[in-house]
Amino acid sequence: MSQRELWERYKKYLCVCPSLGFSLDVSRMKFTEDFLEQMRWPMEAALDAMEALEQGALSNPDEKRRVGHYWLRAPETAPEAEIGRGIRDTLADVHWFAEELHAGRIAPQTAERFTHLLVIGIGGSALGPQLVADALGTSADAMRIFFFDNTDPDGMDRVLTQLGDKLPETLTLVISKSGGTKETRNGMLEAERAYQGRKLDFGAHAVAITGENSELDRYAKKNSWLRTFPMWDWIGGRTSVLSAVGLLPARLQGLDVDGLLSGAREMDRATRNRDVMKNPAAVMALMWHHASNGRGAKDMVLLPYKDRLQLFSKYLQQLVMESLGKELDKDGKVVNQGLAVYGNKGSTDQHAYVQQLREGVHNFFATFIEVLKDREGPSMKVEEDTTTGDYLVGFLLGTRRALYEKDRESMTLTVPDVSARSLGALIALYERAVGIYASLVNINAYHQPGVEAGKKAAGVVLEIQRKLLSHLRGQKGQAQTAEQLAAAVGAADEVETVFKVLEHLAANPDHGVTRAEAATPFEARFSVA
Ligand SMILES: O=P(O)(O)OC[C@H]1O[C@](O)(CO)[C@@H](O)[C@@H]1O
Repeated sequence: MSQRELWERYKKYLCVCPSLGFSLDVSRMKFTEDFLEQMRWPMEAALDAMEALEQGALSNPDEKRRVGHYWLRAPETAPEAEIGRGIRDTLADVHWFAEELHAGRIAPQTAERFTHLLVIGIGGSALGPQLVADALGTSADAMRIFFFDNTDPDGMDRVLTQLGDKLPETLTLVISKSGGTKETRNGMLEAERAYQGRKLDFGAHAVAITGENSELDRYAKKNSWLRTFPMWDWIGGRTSVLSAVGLLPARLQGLDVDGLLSGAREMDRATRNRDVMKNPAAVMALMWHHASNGRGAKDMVLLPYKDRLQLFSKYLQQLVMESLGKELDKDGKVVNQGLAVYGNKGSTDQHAYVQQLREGVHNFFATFIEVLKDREGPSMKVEEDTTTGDYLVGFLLGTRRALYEKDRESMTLTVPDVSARSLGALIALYERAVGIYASLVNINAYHQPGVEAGKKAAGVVLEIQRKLLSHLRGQKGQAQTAEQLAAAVGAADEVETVFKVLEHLAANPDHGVTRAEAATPFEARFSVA
């Protein structure tokens, strides 16, 4: 298509939300009118399903749960008054708690004010807060924010070192919907020990966000933590950023949580539009379907041309892949659905993997995110009549054109700035696009049965480790090979696991396991002195 024809296609299909200064351009996606016609009734059904979801249907049938993240920014739409009240009260509590804390009326044990924030969580209980903090944070924030989002001991040491002397002024926020996630529990215990190491009462510096009566909830109450905020059953982790999970850390940081909510609310309004080509979430879901043949045949590459949106692709990776990556459809048929998401930021990626995008394996479609506002205030000229921001736009448009020339499809989202309102709108847009797409391909977007398998298997590994240690301690000084040890603990078939566990044990000082080298790694002998 010539540049002139593309301009006409751009004008024909541009989907705009004037109140948000937002637009979605799908002119470089090569769908046809026939495709739109073919998708008309499936889309009608998907929008019906979304309406039912918002009205409180059990849209997560496997877990028999309602799906309520849209109510968070419009509590009046919640199906029961009590739910709406809970949302409003929690938001008021978030504001109150942050004000008290900022004013020093809620103060740490030995310092005047809380100045730092350590958030402990994983998956949906970390990614949203991380995205918001990175996208909107500035050096003038009310509190500096840090994260434990893994059970990596060195990762936690790194963060604790950065906190250094500020630990007595640090509020720790432990976030877990289930309240039983091991990575988060481990992070909490490590943080607790760090406070104790400074003779500080952890509870006086800790707040939980969790489901009622979860393990974490009980632990927080038993140890007199400062507060607990609710995480409701009808909110999924990956759509929890506009609940207390994302709002509390953001508000503590001093960010505009009302702006986040209003942007999401406005986008929700736009994405309820039954006029499909004017509904950006519906258009986006259609484009995913078109590009990936409704089967995840192509990956989604996200290219936000803004450093502040760098974590957006990481955030969307969970939102999209945990929602859409499913073995079975709603009728129990094996479909192995999904959409792989990756990306970082432009123009940096131009110097990394864009080479492959243009010339290599043709297995993706791109989403460019354009941000109109360059920075606060004016920019210097790096060349005649050209700023650094002009270059950024130039690279976006240039890369988009270069991909198009090679038949690579792309769509472009444009937002006015990276404000709380724009970020709230982007989050809401993708939440609904995921829900609509899931309906189009007949899967449940709101459960995650696949992640349990890995957790269970990890439990088996740790059980084998406990048996090995108990055996080695009972046979002090006797060095044995992995095969001998596997047989001794009744795990002969699990010898590879035994070998891997022994290698790790011997590499660390914690359990007193040593390794005597042999001719091959597999003949190495392990013992406890
Ligand atoms: O908030 P929780 O219950 O600790 O769960 C954390 C994450 O773990 C998952 O359940 C996957 O294991 C995600 O869906 C969730 O966001």
